[in-house]
Amino acid sequence: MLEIRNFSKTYKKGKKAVDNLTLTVEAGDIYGFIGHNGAGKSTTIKSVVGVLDFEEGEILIDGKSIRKSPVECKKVTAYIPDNPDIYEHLTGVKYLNFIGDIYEVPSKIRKERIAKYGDLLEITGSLGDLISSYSHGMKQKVALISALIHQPKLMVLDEPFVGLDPKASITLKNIMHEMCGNGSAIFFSTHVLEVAEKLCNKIAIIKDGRLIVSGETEKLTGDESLENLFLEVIEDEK
Ligand SMILES: Nc1ncnc2c1ncn2[C@@H]1O[C@H](COP(=O)(O)OP(=O)(O)OP(=O)(O)O)[C@@H](O)[C@H]1O
Repeated sequence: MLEIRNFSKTYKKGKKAVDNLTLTVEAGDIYGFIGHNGAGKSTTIKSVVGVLDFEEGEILIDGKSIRKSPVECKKVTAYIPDNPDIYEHLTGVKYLNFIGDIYEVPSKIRKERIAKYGDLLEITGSLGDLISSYSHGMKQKVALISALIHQPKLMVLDEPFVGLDPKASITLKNIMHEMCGNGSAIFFSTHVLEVAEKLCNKIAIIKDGRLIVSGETEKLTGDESLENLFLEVIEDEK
């Protein structure tokens, strides 16, 4: 569903933020992307979803290049950034309908999904209010519903659990399982290793822009915790 091949990114006037990264996220995967601050996670994620341009390597979504066929790729992808700066002057429900229009989600299905995910995330009662009045977590919930409204084949999230209350975190994990059970793929960055260990069937660890390990979580961790594995591989690479 997502293939990142020999991807490198250098910012203008900067060092190489990501260096020759290759990884594959398959349908049904919940894939965790782990690394220290400044490791290159957001750079990779923004390039995957077509927000950042890049010169080296190739990124394919559902077999299509994000550079050559950005619209086709974006039609099947949802992206939830770490800071959901969504239209402040709209109400939650107007924003969700706006996204529903863009993705051409029929009105009946749209209403059902807004009701389902609004209730699950306990935000239905506030959807008539202006987004400018929302807390960070409430904006995140609306951003999540806007992703779920069009049932993306690939959902990409940057630090999705930061700012969500415990119940919403559990709901999000359940939604992720449900999506992947229906054949979608999820790729997300996180610093919370306990969450990655329990939730992700696959993980990748990146350090200073380079991939250190990747693969099935259980095979990589063995009898250890992901925390121990992370510390070991980070130390080994010094
Ligand atoms: N717009 C930018 N211009 C120049 N350098 C940048 C820019 N954005 C990120 N970088 C650099 O690229 C490297 C990777 O940053 P990135 O934001 O991808 O890391 P990250 O793994 O997402 O970090 P964090 O966990 O702190 O969010 C860092 O060295 C950072 O300073």
